[in-house]
Amino acid sequence: MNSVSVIGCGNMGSALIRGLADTEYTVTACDVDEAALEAVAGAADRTTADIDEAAAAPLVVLAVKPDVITTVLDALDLSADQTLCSVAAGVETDVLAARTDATVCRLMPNLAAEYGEMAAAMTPPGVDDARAVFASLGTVVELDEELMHLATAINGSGPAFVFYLIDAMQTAGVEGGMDPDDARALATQTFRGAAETIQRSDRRIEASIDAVCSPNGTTIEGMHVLWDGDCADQLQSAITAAEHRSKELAAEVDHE
Ligand SMILES: NC(=O)C1=CN([C@@H]2O[C@H](COP(=O)(O)OP(=O)(O)OC[C@H]3O[C@@H](n4cnc5c(N)ncnc54)[C@H](OP(=O)(O)O)[C@@H]3O)[C@@H](O)[C@H]2O)C=CC1
Ligand SMILES: O=C(O)[C@@H]1CCC=N1
Repeated sequence: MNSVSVIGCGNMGSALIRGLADTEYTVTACDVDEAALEAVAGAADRTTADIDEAAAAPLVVLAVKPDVITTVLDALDLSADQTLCSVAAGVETDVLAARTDATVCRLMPNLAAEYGEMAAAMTPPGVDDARAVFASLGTVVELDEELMHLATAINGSGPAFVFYLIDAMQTAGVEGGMDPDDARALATQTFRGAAETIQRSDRRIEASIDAVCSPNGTTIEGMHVLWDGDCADQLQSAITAAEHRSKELAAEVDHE
């Protein structure tokens, strides 16, 4: 599987295309919007508005909105030796499988695919050729399909939640008198470094928090505010709301 088509070159499709540009895979970008195609022309090997051209690749990725996915699928003529992968929130594999002869799978990626730092969930487990392609863009975790709504919230929507937290930390710096660029650099690198620290460590996260909290120091004062407040509850509520919306989207898609 050395060639991939991406149908839909908006926010998510273009991130996948730009990420794949740094890999060994040949990429065809397909969209109905000329401007979207122009925006990815430098990253894709080929751009086209013709869905039949996009249908020629062994792996066809559908990165259109959930409400048009069945229309696009009905226009796609794929064979049993091809793989179709949808990244659409809430669109279940039975909807895909009912409309194509190809092997079907779902990926819930995120925008960091553009930089090879994607966190993605994939279902069903075992679609190894497609998984190998996506693994070139970051971390891929295989899940049972019922967990894809939750993954959509955690790693699909998650970047927006993290951007919000970074903004809050940056704003604290600016309001305290820092230059905005300095505050942005400190806040963003702190998130990046904290994530790297947890990824490289096998100790519990509580132990990592303890390691920052010097006795009688500064961090413990801030941690008391977080532990006494509802920050974690709010984040969990945001995840639950996004997960709920994914389930609603699933119910809205035509299962016929
Ligand atoms: N944005 C994100 O961070 C993530 C998105 N997703 C999923 O990715 C999918 C796309 O989302 P997103 O990129 O944000 O949406 P966008 O609206 O940014 O991109 C969708 C693109 O598909 C194009 N399109 C519409 N109809 C067709 C068609 N028939 N053939 C080819 N292209 C078509 C649209 O053109 P036009 O604008 O002219 O309609 C647009 O350029 C969604 O299903 C979403 O659930 C998954 C994970 C993360
Ligand atoms: O907001 C959305 O519906 C899409 C799916 C996950 C991230 N963006």
